[in-house]
Amino acid sequence: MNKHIEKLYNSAKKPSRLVIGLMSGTSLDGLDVALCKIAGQGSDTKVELLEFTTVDYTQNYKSKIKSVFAKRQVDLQQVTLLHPWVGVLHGQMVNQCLANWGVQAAEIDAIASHGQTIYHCPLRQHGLTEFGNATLQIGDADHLAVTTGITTLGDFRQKHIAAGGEGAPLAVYGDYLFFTSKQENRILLNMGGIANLTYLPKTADSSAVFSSDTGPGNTIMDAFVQQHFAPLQYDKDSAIARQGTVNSGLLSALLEHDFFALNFPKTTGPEVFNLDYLAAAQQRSCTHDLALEDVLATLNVFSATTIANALNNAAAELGEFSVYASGGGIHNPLLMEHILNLCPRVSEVRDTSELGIHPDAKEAVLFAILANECLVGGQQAFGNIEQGIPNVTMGKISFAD
Ligand SMILES: Nc1ncnc2c1ncn2[C@@H]1O[C@H](COP(=O)(O)OP(=O)(O)OP(=O)(O)O)[C@@H](O)[C@H]1O
Ligand SMILES: CC(=O)N[C@H]1[C@@H]2OC[C@@H](O2)[C@@H](O)[C@@H]1O[C@H](C)C(=O)O
Repeated sequence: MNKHIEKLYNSAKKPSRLVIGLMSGTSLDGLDVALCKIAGQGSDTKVELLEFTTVDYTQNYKSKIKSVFAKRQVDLQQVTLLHPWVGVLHGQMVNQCLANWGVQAAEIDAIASHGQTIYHCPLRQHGLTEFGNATLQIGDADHLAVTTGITTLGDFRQKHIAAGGEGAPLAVYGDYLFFTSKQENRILLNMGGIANLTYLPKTADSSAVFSSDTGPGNTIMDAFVQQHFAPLQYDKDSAIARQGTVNSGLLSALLEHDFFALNFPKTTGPEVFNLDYLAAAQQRSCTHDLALEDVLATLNVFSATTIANALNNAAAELGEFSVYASGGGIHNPLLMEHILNLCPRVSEVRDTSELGIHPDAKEAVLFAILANECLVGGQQAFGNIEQGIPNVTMGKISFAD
């Protein structure tokens, strides 16, 4: 037997495993690194978050990724160069984290790497019927494995698409396994660059679970701040948006996209919701001369409205539920205020720390859970293809040598 297969086999038989989850989202702020101790599998999964950190990206890293990020036209050589380069850099970041934590690479059973999405295009978005749903993540897992000496699972989204999904949201799998409660119906809301939600009924009936992107979270706000308020990267504590006034004409134009009228499940990205989208909405609403603060105030309420509409739509079909939020959007107080004001049925938005997972770590932990399922799980079926949730094992395995 190949020594790597034997090691994985032994890992899978252990009562618990150490798995490092890596998430690099659409905000391009940094690499989220979550060291998880995971016991069991399926609905018996128990996760202990031993360490968590976000390794900030350098300006050099951000500008190189931005040169190919969410763009129709790119330099293909640059994409080819970045694929291994990102894998090596993410590996070096893991090595640095392990050194800081005093943990040896040999103690880690596996790394679960999301990679960096550079383009996401479901069929509904590209409209080319000869092709299907598609998404592309770079940051090659072989390079990560060789750099760290740790078996790495990567490229999780392709199996989801191959089996009929849109490649996202994948959070639903980990949400279902880890956050389902017998006491209450739950909505897990993640507000990163793009926002998404997962509904978890207390019956744990997988046919009633659904998950969907809702539209922009921070992505357009971040892009606008980076363009007009550099070197700021985002509107810290909503300081700029609070100085502005919401423009109802621009808000209506922003809300016009067909994406918002579609039923769940649906996915999107900064390929759609970006500064060009804002410019087109300003053009249509004759608001190109609006003060920058007013634009940001409007973008803030735009994200909040689309998130609130999704929550309200979900709520219309459901009884009582509690909302647990995660992602950088929870740190944007104005966004949170707007969401609460726009959702009469939601009196409180808690964060996932109340369920034992730090809200900034949640997505990285979810990928660690997906890797655990690939190694140990698959014993209980979970999925509902009608809801865009194929019942599949995700993650490709890269050995270190
Ligand atoms: N103090 C703060 N005030 C306002 N916004 C904040 C604050 N802290 C974080 N954010 C927002 O959160 C963003 C980062 O969110 P997060 O790390 O969840 O994104 P991501 O993981 O890239 O997203 P995705 O879920 O789309 O992959 C920042 O770019 C910023 O917009
Ligand atoms: C293609 C892609 O990278 N999508 C991300 C993005 O960021 C949030 C939202 O859009 C979500 O659909 C997804 O990430 C999370 C982790 C998911 O798949 O659940």
